[in-house]
Amino acid sequence: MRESKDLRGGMYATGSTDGNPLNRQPLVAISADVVELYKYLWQATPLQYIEAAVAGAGVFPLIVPSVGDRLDFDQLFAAVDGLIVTGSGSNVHPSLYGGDRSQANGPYDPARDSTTLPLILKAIAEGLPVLAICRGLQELNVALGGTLATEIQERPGSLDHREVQSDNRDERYAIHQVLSVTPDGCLSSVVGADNIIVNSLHRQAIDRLGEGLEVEARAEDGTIEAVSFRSASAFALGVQWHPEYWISTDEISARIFRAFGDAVRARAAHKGPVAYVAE
Ligand SMILES: N[C@@H](CCC(=O)NCCCC(=O)O)C(=O)O
Repeated sequence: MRESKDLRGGMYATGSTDGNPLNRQPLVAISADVVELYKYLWQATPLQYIEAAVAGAGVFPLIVPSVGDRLDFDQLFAAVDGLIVTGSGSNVHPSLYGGDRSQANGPYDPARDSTTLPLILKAIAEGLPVLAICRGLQELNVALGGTLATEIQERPGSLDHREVQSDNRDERYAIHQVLSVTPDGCLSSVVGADNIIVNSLHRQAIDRLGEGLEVEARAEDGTIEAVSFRSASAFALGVQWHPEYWISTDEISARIFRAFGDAVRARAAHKGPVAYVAE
């Protein structure tokens, strides 16, 4: 394992190659948002997910632009061995699950929805390891026919799952929420604990569970905080919190990304060695 320094200053033991060309960092597709920066639109993925993929999972993230069915997904899936669907400040469009389309439930990113939902379904169908985070878990659920509840903090008896209002990102991503982990499930086998403590930055959550999904963790108010597609032929885990943020200091976060990376490497190895052309 090589030591490497990320762009945020953390030191990591990378899961990357041992120099053997047949053990290169497997390629993993990662979602992108359409966002405005410097007064024009970008396809962008937050740095924290890229860093966690490289240093925590030991994979090579390839940002997939949110351009919907103009992408040849077969071409992509011939090249990658996993999929990461990231969090985002935008919400899945309610029209995709029969929800309230008001602007109050925004902001929206329809270009991302039109890309991630088919991408998730194809990844599961093809047995690609999937790690879906926050909005990604919500997209996983909607892609499988589930629904979302909005402004969950307003529900009677609900905790407030939103982040604290602060300019300090470490404070926004503070680890404080206790979850109970479903015994003998995918998450339980990864984290090796009945209870975990995580961060929380969301105002929506799973309402009706999508087809084939199983609950892997719940918050103290019953909110679904993790799901898996257990019949998937590979690792297919969605988490409502953000393990990518504290990957260099939080063991639970590190275990999730390491398990995902191991599943990706297992698929890559099963596909056979990468064609290596000597210089
Ligand atoms: N918008 C959805 C999903 C929440 C989510 O992915 N949050 C990421 C926040 C990123 C940041 O602000 O740093 C919801 O609110 O449920």
